[in-house]
Amino acid sequence: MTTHNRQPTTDNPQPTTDNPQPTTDNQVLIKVENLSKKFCKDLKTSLWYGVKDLVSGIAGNKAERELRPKEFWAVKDINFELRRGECLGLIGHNGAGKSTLLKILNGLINPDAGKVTIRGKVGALIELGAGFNPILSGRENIYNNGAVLGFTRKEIDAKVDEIIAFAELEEFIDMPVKNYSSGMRVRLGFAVAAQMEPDVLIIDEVLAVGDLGFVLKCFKRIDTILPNTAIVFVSHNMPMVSRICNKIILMDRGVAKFQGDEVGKAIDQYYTRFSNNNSNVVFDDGNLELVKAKLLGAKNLNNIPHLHWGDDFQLYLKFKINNLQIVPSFHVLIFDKEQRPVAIFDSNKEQYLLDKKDTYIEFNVLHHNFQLSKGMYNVGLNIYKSERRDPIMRINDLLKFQILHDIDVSPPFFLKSNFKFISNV
Ligand SMILES: Nc1ncnc2c1ncn2[C@@H]1O[C@H](COP(=O)(O)OP(=O)(O)OP(=O)(O)O)[C@@H](O)[C@H]1O
Repeated sequence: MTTHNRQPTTDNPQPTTDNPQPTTDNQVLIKVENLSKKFCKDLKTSLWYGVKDLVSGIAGNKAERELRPKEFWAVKDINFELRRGECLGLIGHNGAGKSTLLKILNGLINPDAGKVTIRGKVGALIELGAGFNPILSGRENIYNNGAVLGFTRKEIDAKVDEIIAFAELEEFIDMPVKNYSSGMRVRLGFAVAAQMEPDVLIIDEVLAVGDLGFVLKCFKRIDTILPNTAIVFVSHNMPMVSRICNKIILMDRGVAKFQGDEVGKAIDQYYTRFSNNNSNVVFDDGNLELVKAKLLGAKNLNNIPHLHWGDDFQLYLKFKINNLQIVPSFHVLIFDKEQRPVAIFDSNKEQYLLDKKDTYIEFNVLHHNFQLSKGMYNVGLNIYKSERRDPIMRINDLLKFQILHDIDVSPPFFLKSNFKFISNV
């Protein structure tokens, strides 16, 4: 955990001062201009470039903006500004450059080009255990980190009990941090970073290590401090991102592929990257054969059926019967982009006898005025001999479909409802 008021520039990417300045309310607290950082894929070559740069007096290859063999941009031309009350979500696939960008913001690594200006006190929770001295106790580490954040001993004294209580580490606070579990370290790290009320808070994926109770507590705390803080939040947890972020950057191989305040749109693009079109038969006892599955009334775009919000959902299913005497029990499930089930359609409980001559059965699953919010969904199918017993077939990703709507929202349902003004008493 570090704090600094740094202004690394293209010419001299170094922190300029360690004294946090008082900030005004509407001031930009984080300003990032054309920030770039490159790495080398091969350690030997990287060391060789380092020696060459040192000899020529050009630390970090500043004169050469081009990549040398085996180098790549981990972060390329990133620009943004953040004020108090704004929370920027940094999302993207593994290796997209999110943590590298955070580490530059926190002064852990220097950029190769560009400028970062941060005003005020910076609290950061970046790498698990980073900033802690493992041989010191939790309490001693609170004082160390508080001092690094720019607080006086008196100010830390006033906060220390709150921090320990928030981290729920009363029993273990005098134990060396090296004996803490990973969850305990995150608790302590977040408690120090957030309870000291920093102007800027930088949080990496580490929160994922905490148990659900603590994560919920952290988000409650973030809600409390957000009006007075600028937050940068890296996560792969899109529901969390959509809950707390009001600005977003979708990173892809170091560059900002999407940037702005349309958080839902960025999340949609993020999910699109991971969608595949392969249906997956998990179980099949051979009694039935799926012949056709089709969304009726849907328009096909890029091989994906599209429905508009509020359309009827009509799924047509046709099976060939190999060996069944009664119509089985069908369960159609709809999953959202996070693979959370959002709806289930169960077939009727009545059991119809099958005429031996029947070689095919067809079904229509119909739901009027389907109000799923915009985005991609997939359909799964479970078939049992009777009410959820004796499985016959289970298919994941039977088909995908996309709901179209003008408004991006993250909850799965966007319901049409009447807000009626009652009175102003
Ligand atoms: N010290 C380093 N030396 C060389 N390459 C590095 C170094 N640190 C990071 N990289 C590379 O930079 C790229 C971006 O890594 P980074 O950790 O920023 O990704 P990320 O978006 O945070 O990924 P994840 O979601 O997996 O945490 C990756 O290709 C990674 O291998």
